[in-house]
Amino acid sequence: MYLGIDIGTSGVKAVIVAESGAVMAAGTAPLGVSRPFPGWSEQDPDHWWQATEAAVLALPEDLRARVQGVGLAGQMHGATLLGADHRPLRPAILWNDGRSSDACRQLEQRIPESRSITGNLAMPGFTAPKLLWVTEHEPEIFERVEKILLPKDYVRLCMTGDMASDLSDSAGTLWLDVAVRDWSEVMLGATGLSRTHMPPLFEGNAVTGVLRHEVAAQWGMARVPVAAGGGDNAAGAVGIGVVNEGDALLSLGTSGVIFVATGAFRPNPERAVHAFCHCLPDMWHQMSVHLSAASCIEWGVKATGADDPAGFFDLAEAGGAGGGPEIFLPYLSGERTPHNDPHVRAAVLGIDNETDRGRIAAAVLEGVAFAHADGIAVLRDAGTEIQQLSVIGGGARSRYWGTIIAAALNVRLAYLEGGEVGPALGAAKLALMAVTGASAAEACVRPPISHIIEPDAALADRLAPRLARFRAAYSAVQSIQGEIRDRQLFR
Ligand SMILES: Nc1ncnc2c1ncn2[C@@H]1O[C@H](COP(=O)(O)OP(=O)(O)O)[C@@H](O)[C@H]1O
Ligand SMILES: O=C(CO)[C@@H](O)[C@H](O)COP(=O)(O)O
Repeated sequence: MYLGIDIGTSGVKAVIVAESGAVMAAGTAPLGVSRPFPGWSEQDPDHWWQATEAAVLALPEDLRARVQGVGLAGQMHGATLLGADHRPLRPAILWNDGRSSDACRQLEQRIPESRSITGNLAMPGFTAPKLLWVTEHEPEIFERVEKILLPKDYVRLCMTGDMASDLSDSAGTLWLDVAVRDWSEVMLGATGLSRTHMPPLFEGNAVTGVLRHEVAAQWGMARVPVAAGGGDNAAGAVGIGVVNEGDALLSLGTSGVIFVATGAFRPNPERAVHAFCHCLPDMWHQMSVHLSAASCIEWGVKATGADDPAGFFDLAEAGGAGGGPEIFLPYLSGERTPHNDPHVRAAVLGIDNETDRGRIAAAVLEGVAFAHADGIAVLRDAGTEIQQLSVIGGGARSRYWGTIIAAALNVRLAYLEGGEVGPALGAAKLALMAVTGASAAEACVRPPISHIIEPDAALADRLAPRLARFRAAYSAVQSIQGEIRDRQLFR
């Protein structure tokens, strides 16, 4: 048995997975996000650890006792700043935090070759620009920074006492030379840092340490090895067998992601396509990243008074996609692909006398689908073929949402067993590979397909003109929301 742990934004997921790849048990513990100023997004690293312990202890004791290895996955990009005592110096600044846009411009001015080294635009949410922000706004903190870790790697430190990271997650810092799969001294130097501030790097299927004695005793486990693991999207890809050139997935977590595995480093930064290492050796990936997917569901639950996400989906289905005049722009935290715009905010346009909760809910599902249609368009424009997406993340629980997304993107969606906890499943498979030496072909077998959604041509016809309005609405809204930049993003 192998334990996979995913430090998601909305909560920690822990799963126990058999050698066959079957999920035997799952435990979760929720996490909150703190937004002390508009545009900011932070979590207390110690809450990750407390939630990890709670999620693991929710798993059956007899299965925990049989665990032979642990793997980690987690939300990417979060800056966890540690002092000399290896304790956090401030709350972690998360992947959907928009405060560092000026720092992004400075970084690209300082290092004109930044895009070719990192394969990516400097975007707020990535780790390096956050450190430039800290240098300018919290110099007393910056002076005390000894190490910088990503979220899952802070949890690793608590679990094992070791500092280590994997290449898929580290690629999202903007400090990595992504083609070479090593830290870039140039990018580190541009933010006043050096290799000594970074943990050593491992491939995702390598062992980085073993469980600390006290942790093993508390969890009722032996002192088993811990694998490097991966950023949540790459680990999710391993979980559902997206490990060969051209395999693709759709992640519907707090963020939404279209992820395509590539056998070579294929950067395409101009329209905010992400190009990172995979968490398997000699593999990379491209992604379109949408900052608000299931977070729009959470907002929609609050805004409509639905009981919970399931109730919100029921409301949306009653409202009917493609029916009313409403258009929802899902930019609650700004957007990455294709706009790289941390300042735009969400909007509901086209409200009329007939607009009710159901029609708002339907527009929300449709708006998130349209954001992904923008993402798949830039991936396809750059020559990436995508006919099928395997779905992972909490949003994989709604088949109704899937019908809208399949039609808006003109793509087949495949739902696989264990997809809802894909990153944790992948983390467990990386642990299995690290412990047994199994190859990706042996360990990353695609789980059984539980459901397929083909694009519905009639719905696609109804959605096409609405997608055109959605795109026009972004341009209009973006042009009148400029003041947000000055008013909100900085203290
Ligand atoms: N029945 C459901 N149908 C669709 N989405 C759901 C359902 N239940 C929960 N969710 C959504 O799943 C999200 C959590 O997904 P998850 O992949 O765990 O996110 P993260 O990894 O960012 O924490 C919640 O924010 C919630 O909106
Ligand atoms: O920023 C990105 C990827 O670049 C996000 O995908 C984060 O990794 C958060 O993931 P979830 O919590 O939504 O799974």
